[in-house]
Amino acid sequence: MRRIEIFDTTLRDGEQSPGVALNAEEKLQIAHQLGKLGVNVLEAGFPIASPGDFAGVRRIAQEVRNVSVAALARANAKDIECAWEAISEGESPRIHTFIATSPIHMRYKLQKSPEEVLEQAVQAVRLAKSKVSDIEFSAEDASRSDVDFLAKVFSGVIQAGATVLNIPDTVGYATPEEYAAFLRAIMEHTKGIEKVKVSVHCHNDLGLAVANSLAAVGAGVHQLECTVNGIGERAGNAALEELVMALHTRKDQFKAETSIVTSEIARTSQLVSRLTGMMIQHNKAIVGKNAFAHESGIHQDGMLKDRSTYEIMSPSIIGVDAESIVLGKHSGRHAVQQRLTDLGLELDESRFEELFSRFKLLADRKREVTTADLFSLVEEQKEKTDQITLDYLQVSSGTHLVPTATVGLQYEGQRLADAACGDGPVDAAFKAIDKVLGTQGILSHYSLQALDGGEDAQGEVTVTVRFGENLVAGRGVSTDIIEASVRGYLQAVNRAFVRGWVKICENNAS
Ligand SMILES: CC(=O)SCCNC(=O)CCNC(=O)[C@H](O)C(C)(C)COP(=O)(O)OP(=O)(O)OC[C@H]1O[C@@H](n2cnc3c(N)ncnc32)[C@H](O)[C@@H]1OP(=O)(O)O
Ligand SMILES: CC(C)C(=O)C(=O)O
Ligand SMILES: [Mg+2]
Repeated sequence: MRRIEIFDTTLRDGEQSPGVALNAEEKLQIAHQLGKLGVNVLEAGFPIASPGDFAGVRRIAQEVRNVSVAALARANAKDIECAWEAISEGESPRIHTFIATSPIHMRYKLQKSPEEVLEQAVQAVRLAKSKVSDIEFSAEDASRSDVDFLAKVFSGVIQAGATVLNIPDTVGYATPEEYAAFLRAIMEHTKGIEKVKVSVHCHNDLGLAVANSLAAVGAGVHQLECTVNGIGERAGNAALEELVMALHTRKDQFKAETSIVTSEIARTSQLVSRLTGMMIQHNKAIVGKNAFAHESGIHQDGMLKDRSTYEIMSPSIIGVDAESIVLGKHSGRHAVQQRLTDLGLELDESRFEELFSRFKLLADRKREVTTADLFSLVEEQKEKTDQITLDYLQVSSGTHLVPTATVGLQYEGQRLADAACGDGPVDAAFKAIDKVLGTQGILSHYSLQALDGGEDAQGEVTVTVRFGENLVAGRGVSTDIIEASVRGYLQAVNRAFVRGWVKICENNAS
């Protein structure tokens, strides 16, 4: 097995994501976590960019141990002096200097001839080498550079003291086979290449950053540059977690390993997302919310029989022990039954069938049926002894409308209905129930809360209603909070009815 080094640039290229600006404290927090994750090199920032970045890089170099801390510098004396000042107290500092080598960049951006660029690269590496031994040189836009010219630049900087040569696909233009061939050609033509480490740094403009980096492993490179969650300039960089897990899961193909502590991946990903404010898309490989979630009945059935049917890695390997089976409208009986058993809720066949049909109705109304929802479905079943049940509910309310509700109930096989106005739609619905049944409940307590998190959470209403001298409580749950309120009120009425505290007058039978 070959050992591939992981050079993390979350705090430098990752921070170049539009809209992201980390302060020194936040950078330090991420750097400590990257240390725990086991990255080999941590690029802490670009010290010349701002006093804040300088301070962040300096604190990281001072405080984060057991990892090499790198700082970026353009190929000029001012940047290199500044980078060195920031990392000089590090345990194992690396100056990372760069200059573009493609015809487009040299001509339009740098406005320099290839000879001038070659000279500037060599001078920069020489100056950096006078400060510290570990020097990385990057040829920006390498993948659009001329092979012979690039090999000449690399041969020159190796002679000047570079220890790592980085061959970036700066604009994410390369394709895997072409990139691997390009890297092989560079390695073949660069004098002294056997003395240094070769690195790649791939951008994701065509969604190929990870594929190109893995192709580079095949071509024999030693170091992969990447960022947590794939953040970075434009479409971002190769995602650390995807590279590491691809190498780990397909060792048979790549025959290479990293020093990454995979069980720290999820924690690192969440920290980076929280501090940068860059949300992780749900279907993002490895760290997305859905990466280990199985929603379809056939998949869930397969998973329950043997996880290897649909899972190529265990979520625990990246430090996640989330429930991997998501119950929703595509779930089947096996998965629902299994979750109930896991929750200690054993139902006989007929109760299960009845619950399963209500589960499907609920799943049609919300994306995910959670554990709290399942408990609530089971509880509702216990209340099936209710004599008065909700048939339908219709409410109209708004800023310029008098809130009105029409409620239809079932009682002893009869359908009863009436309408009422109220202070609000809930009040109107409660009054309509009283009108239908001839009861006179006085609401003494009402509370509404989400059953669990998420924008599609069900509303849970608890009420306490006074009927004469007696107080009785009720609870209702629904994705519609007015319906939840009505169900809560009706439960209270049913309880009062069973105890003989109210009498029903069936004036409104239809
Ligand atoms: C591919 C990459 O990700 S490279 C890293 C990109 N990251 C950043 O740029 C983030 C931080 N950058 C900054 O804060 C600023 O751009 C600074 C502080 C670096 C420079 O700011 P300024 O001095 O105002 O220059 P500005 O950014 O406008 O222009 C860049 C200058 O650097 C030159 N330059 C660009 N790359 C290099 C290089 N590798 N080596 C030497 N000079 C370079 C450009 O030709 C231009 O020079 P000019 O002013 O003579 O035309
Ligand atoms: C500075 C270099 C390595 C870079 O970020 C790039 O080329 O994309
Ligand atoms: Mg980059």
